[in-house]
Amino acid sequence: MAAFVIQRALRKRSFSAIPSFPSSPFTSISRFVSTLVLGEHESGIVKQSSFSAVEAASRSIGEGNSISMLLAGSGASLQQAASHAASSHPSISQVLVADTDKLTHPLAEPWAELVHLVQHRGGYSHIIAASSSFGKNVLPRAAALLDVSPITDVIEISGSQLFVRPIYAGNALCTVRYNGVEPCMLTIRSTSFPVSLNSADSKSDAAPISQVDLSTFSEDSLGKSRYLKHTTQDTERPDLGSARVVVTGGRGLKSAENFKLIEKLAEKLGGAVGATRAAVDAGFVPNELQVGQTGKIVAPELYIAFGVSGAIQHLAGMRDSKVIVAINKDADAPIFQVADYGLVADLFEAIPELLEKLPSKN
Ligand SMILES: Cc1cc2nc3c(=O)[nH]c(=O)nc-3n(C[C@H](O)[C@H](O)[C@H](O)COP(=O)(O)OP(=O)(O)OC[C@H]3O[C@@H](n4cnc5c(N)ncnc54)[C@H](O)[C@@H]3O)c2cc1C
Repeated sequence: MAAFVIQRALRKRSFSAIPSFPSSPFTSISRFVSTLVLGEHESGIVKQSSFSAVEAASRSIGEGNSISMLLAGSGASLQQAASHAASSHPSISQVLVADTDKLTHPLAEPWAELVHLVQHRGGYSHIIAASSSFGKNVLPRAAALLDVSPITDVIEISGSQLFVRPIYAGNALCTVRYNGVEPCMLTIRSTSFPVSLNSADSKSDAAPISQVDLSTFSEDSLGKSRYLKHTTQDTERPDLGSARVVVTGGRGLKSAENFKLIEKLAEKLGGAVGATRAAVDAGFVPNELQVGQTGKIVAPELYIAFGVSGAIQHLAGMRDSKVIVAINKDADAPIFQVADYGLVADLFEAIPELLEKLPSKN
């Protein structure tokens, strides 16, 4: 194997936080009083990213304030998800369940109507969703119905009105003050609000589960979208967004066939597979594996990038990984500037050698 070039680059970005704002006469929210978290679930399990939204709220609310999780769908899997939510995160004080065939599939239009309806009844001070495809689809529509401006991709919350979010593909951080009326609506990056398994698993008293009255939820709420089908990856690999190890391949892999090397290595490490947009555009892998500004945001414990140049748009999706390892045959590739460990090598030699030397998973 070629020689190691070890680089420990400073990955810290420059903060341009705004230390103090003049107080605004329009400010109407003084604290997190009651928060509604939009919950996503699959096969009766609430997604970890929704618990991250709860975590974001719980770090900011004061004693005596409440967090309700809203779940929608139909049938047994919804009821299972409701029980999961009620007995998991200690900060959830109530689970609201909207059980109807109209919401069996998480389409954005009826969901936005649902949020509108629930907000009118509950008068929440804040509404939070994870910055997932679902959250990014639903929250802005619901915000439009409620006539407020949402704040997206929040990575830090300082009180009830100050929010930090990345701009310019993550090269700068912007502190935003919300001066609008209630509710303040946010999407949060789940990688910035990790939920420890212990806190998500330990709850002695389950939160109460209440049904949402849907008598005024009309056929018109369905909007123009229609559910066609749901395809899931037929793989036992962990989810890219929450995996502890991510092995990513770029254009340097050269073909879909060669990309199988990345899959084999990910399998051996028990990790998820990621890809650059160039690899996705070249048809090596489907676009749900894309990491970056226009793909998934990941922050695993270990991120290994093969044949990835390190374009700014790619870094925007992975630079917060705890340890970054880059393998590239070009010693000047920008990825080495963010890498903790770099190897200047031909990936077609490095991966087979790694596969041979790494012990098997079992
Ligand atoms: C609006 C916008 C949004 C974008 N969003 C994203 C995004 O979300 N995610 C994303 O990834 N990109 C995104 N891009 C694209 C981005 O700008 C880059 O084009 C892309 O990330 C490059 O992918 P790459 O590193 O695989 O390819 P390249 O830049 O072509 O790099 C390939 C690398 O492989 C190395 N290599 C080649 N052969 C070998 C070998 N045998 N062994 C070792 N190394 C080898 C080369 O030295 C090179 O560094 C976006 C662009 C725009 C304009």
